[in-house]
Amino acid sequence: MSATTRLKGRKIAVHDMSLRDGMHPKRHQISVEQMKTVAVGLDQAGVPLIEVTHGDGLGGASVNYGFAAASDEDYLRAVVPLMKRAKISALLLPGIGTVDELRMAADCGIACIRVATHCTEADVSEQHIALGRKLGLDTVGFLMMSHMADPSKILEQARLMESYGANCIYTTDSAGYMLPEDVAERVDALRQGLKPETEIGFHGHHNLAMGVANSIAAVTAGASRIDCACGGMGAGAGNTPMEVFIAVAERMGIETGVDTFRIMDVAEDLVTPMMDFPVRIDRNSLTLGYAGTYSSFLLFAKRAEKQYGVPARDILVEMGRRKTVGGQEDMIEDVALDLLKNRSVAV
Ligand SMILES: C[C@H](O)CC(=O)C(=O)O
Ligand SMILES: [Mn+2]
Repeated sequence: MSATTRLKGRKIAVHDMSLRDGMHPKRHQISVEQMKTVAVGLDQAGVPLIEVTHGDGLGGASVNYGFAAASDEDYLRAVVPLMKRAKISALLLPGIGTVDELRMAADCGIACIRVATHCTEADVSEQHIALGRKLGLDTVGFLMMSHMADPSKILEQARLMESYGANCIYTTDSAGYMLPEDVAERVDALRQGLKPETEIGFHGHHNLAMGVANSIAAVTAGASRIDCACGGMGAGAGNTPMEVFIAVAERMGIETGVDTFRIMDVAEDLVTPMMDFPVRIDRNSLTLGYAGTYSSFLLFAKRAEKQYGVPARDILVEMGRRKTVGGQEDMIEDVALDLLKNRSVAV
């Protein structure tokens, strides 16, 4: 049976990232009004889940990650009441977001909390996942940089999150490094090894232009939630472009409930005009995928290039070589200075 035949009639939920992962290329400066306009457009197009917070999740506003145009609470209180059908989620990275921020977000009316850790550090998520469940939220464990661990390790970590109470587990290609086979192996391991009622999700980055192909591979292997960003607005070369994924899903008979033309219009009329620069595959974002480097490092590396004259691409390659992970943004400056030093020694 061909993949298209096998997927016909399969129901999945897409989760929009343009107002959370899309905060990275916007330096977290999306205004409350822009959040409201885009979220209403997504809701009207039939997107069932929309994420709203600082790019680095609840509590991300800081010197390390950058301050946002408004607080997480202001964004959530503005957007949640406008939704007719869509549910709003928030991301939380333990160590950045606190349980108090999770309670605040629940009080604002989020329906879903996604607790994200590096793919080998699920044990730090216990408190937040347990609280998410206690608050009656759709509680998701989100294993970042999943390319850095093999499928059996991803399953081991996913089982921890499931044991804490997560009802859905994501394998997350934060670097946009994975190829369809890598995604399929991880999703398959989760599908075989987790409880049948636990949902599986996939979050991709489009740095190697694999966002759509990887997401289809994930659905084929059993994922029922797929992250996409309208207009592709996300870190690096962006996330799986929502409107493209929806069009492909429709062609394959995968049921998303999203209106294909309406979502194209949201991308073209609302999200793309908001971009400070085209979110696309260029030599720097391509390097993220090629070197396995965390997509959110892109703008930090570009800033270091401006400051020290060291090419962002060289910095990103070195960050990948050192196997750095999310949260190590402060190392970008050290790497730039090391490269500068090595360059002057060589001259
Ligand atoms: C905090 C990151 O932006 C989370 C994410 O979207 C990823 O790891 O990818
Ligand atoms: Mn991401």
